[in-house]
Amino acid sequence: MAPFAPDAPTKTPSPPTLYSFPDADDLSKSLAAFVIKAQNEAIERRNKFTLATSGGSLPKMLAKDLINRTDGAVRWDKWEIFFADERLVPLDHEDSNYYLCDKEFFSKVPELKREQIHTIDTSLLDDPEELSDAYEKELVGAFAGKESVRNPVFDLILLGMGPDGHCCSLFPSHPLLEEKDRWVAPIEDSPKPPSKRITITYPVLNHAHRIAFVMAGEGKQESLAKALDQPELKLPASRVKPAPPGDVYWFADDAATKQTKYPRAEFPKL
Ligand SMILES: O=C1O[C@H](COP(=O)(O)O)[C@@H](O)[C@H](O)[C@H]1O
Repeated sequence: MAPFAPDAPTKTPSPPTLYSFPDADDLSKSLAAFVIKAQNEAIERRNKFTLATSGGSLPKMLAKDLINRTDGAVRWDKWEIFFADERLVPLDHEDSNYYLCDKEFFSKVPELKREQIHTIDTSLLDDPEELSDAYEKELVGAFAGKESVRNPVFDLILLGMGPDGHCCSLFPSHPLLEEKDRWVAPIEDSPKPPSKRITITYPVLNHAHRIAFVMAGEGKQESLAKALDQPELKLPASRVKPAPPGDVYWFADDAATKQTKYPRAEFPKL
């Protein structure tokens, strides 16, 4: 597989795959197996694993099983971690996605070194444009090889979804939904506080190898049903359609999938 996907997707994206698990514990177990599979394939391809993660309810579900794997299946030294979105606050602020991920996940994995985790440059908090450009350069640094980089191809991007259908910090009806060039963009009018954030954009999302939405609980029922059953609403989450061979998966518990009529797939034995 070529390291970088072409600019304009030529094939139709595959429909999303929905996995529904009896509870959040089962979900976390399967998610860990899925992440390890993505990791192994990435290491095979390029000897590293590039992951972008979100904040919100996701880090806890992601960490639950992964951090307890003692069988050597998780090759922590190969991980390179970015944020799908970040709030423009200091890294020790409780609104920071890094802070949350560190509390729930990174701090519990001593093998993970700080330099493997790409955080925002907090010296630029007063200048969202510049901070966003600096974060984009972090991505360029990680993805640029000998070839020119048209779009970064993450091995895996993990996303949550808010009740309004937002993912990353891409909110319904926001002009950033139309961003075609920047990989990372600032947003200063986020409807969900804090208002100032940065987010990766669709050019990045839609070139990833794999995207997994992760969510649990009744609170996600309505938005999940809208995102999967009514793509015509074009919610930010429904617009995530990576170019082939990229794929989108939804990991949810039965409480979250109660309303959707979208067909469930059986989670494979990994
Ligand atoms: O503001 C944000 O919200 C979304 C969804 O959060 P959740 O708590 O409903 O899971 C999250 O994915 C994103 O990273 C965060 O900045």
